[in-house]
Formats: sequence, structure tokens, C-alpha cells
Amino acid sequence: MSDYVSLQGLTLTYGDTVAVPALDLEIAKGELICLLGPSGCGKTTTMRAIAGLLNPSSGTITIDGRDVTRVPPSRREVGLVFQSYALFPHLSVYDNVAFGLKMKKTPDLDARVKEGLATVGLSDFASRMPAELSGGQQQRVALARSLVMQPKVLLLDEPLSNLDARLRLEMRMELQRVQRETGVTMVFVTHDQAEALSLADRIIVMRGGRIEQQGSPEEIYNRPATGFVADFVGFETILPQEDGTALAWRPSAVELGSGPYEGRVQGVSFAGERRDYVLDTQFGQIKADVAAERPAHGIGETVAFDLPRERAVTLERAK
Ligand SMILES: Nc1ncnc2c1ncn2[C@@H]1O[C@H](COP(=O)(O)OP(=O)(O)OP(=O)(O)O)[C@@H](O)[C@H]1O
Repeated sequence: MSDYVSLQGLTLTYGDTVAVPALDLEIAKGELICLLGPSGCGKTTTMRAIAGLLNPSSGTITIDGRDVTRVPPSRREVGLVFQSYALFPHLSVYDNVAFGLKMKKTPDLDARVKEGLATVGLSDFASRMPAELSGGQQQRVALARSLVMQPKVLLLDEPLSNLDARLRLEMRMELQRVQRETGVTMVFVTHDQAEALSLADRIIVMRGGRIEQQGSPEEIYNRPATGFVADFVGFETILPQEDGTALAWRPSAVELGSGPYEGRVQGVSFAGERRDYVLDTQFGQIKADVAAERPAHGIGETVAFDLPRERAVTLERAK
């Protein structure tokens, strides 16, 4: 089913400000989609509307065939995990996970809590208090707390952004595993392209409340349609063409040391296997990175370079 969650003509406003104009989005059952985009593009606003925390000024939201547009949050069967874990500090891990089930007077509470803790790898931590857990563990508790409610959709709003880089990587894999095992439909919000590329089945790139492009991580990474998306996934050199299209190169696609053009080295930094250069050129600033074993060029040096046509991606437009 391709329309397990369906947003149709969803318009979301704050007073006179239209944050999201007439958004259409279909999400399949069991799909993990990432809403990706810079600050202010409407990601959180869209999530809040799916959760029922914000009433749309027009449009509809259906979940599993049911129109939930006017259904209150507690009856939408939607789970939410935010970047701040918002655990109850005075309740143990077990009781935090059990909380929602208790409110609903779920009969098989104990089994569900234990299963939820096992899913996130915290079976041995049931009696701990939140303050006795690391950030990553607290975020797992928050995840378990949502999962045990068996939501139809799990919304995750930048859930990893408070974690350090290593934990973030670990939690990404953890989230993928949880999704595989539970089959829960997930909508993940992030402004981090690497996070979206590694996690998503489908990435929705948002810009000014609209969908700029959507596709698999490979499509978004390799075939960005516009300069906006290209810039987001690491194409640093974007040159508009006369026909309105544009060509885009990643720093690794720029040929340094030979070619028809010349640039002055403005900056160079060693990045392990590669060396990153910033060149001042007739096209403006150009970033290039080359294998570190190649001869290094110093600041102020004039270096020949090429922008190979075969290594460029063609964009519909430069911006
Ligand atoms: N409570 C509010 N009142 C008025 N305008 C708001 C409010 N919340 C958000 N906005 C505006 O709505 C637009 C979308 O904001 P939103 O928070 O959805 O963006 P976002 O993509 O989630 O950004 P971030 O990554 O910073 O959270 C922005 O222009 C923002 O200024």
C-alpha cells in the first residue's frame, strides 16, 4: 500500500505566516522516510501536524485509511521521539516505558515493556533511573516508550542531534535494526544529509515548506535535480549554463594539477586520505579535494585545474 500515511493539500500556518503551503505526501507502510532540509524549511511543522499538535488550515491527513485530520493526538496512534528525551526523571526505566501502557490499562503490560526494552537492548537496565543512563541510553528508553504503544507511525524529530558523533552512528544502526524488526512506519526529521542518506528508504528534501525533490538516498546523492539539493549533498561547484540548466561538481570531481583553467590556492587543509583546496578562479571560489599522496600546493600558488564535463551532474536549475 503506497498511501498508508497520506497528506493531501496540507497547509500549515502560524498566524499570517504560511509555513507549509499545500503539501502532498504519501508514505508506504513500513517505510522510513526522512524529511531533510535547512532550518526553517517546515520539517518540524509537518511532523507536528501529523502528530496532531498543529491543526492544518486546510488539507487532510489520513493514516491507515482513516481521516485523522480532526482527531486529537492521543487517538491518532502516532508515536513521537524528540531530540530531548523528556523521560520522567523520578520513574525507573521500566516505569517510563510502562507509563503509556498503564494509562491505557493494557493487560499484557509486563510482557510489552520487557519486549520494548529488549528491542532497544536495555533489558538489563529496567531498574535504573534516567539520571543513571548515558544520552544514547536515554534516547533508547524514549524509543522503547513510543514503540510499546505500537504506533502506526513513529515520528522522530532530530532524535540523534544531542548525541556525540560516535553514538549518533551507533544509534542510526540501532534505529534501522528496530525498524526492520518491528516494521513500524517511520518519519525522521533531520537537517543532516549524512544521517538522511544512511537511514532513509526515501528522502524528502524540503525547501520553504515545499518538496524540492524526493527519491532514494542514491538518487538524491547522485542525481540532485536543483542547485539547492546539490549544495545540500556536497556539490560545491555549481555553474549556471546559458540554457537555464547548471552543471555541478563535487570537490573530488575537480581535476587539480592539469587542465585549461588556472586558480590561486586560497586555502589548503589536510584531511587524512585527501587534501582539501579552496581555489580563487574565474568561476569564483572552487573547492577541490585530491589524494593526499599527490604533490601538495601551497597558499598563493597558481595551479592548473579542470572541471571535467563527464564528472559533472546536470541540474534543472542552478538555485
Ligand atoms: N510557533 C511559531 N510561530 C510562528 N512561526 C513559526 C512557529 N514555528 C515555526 N514557525 C515558522 O515556520 C517555518 C517552518 O518552521 P519549522 O520549525 O517547521 O522548520 P524546521 O525545518 O523544522 O526547522 P528546524 O530544523 O530549525 O527545526 C519557519 O519559517 C518558522 O519561522
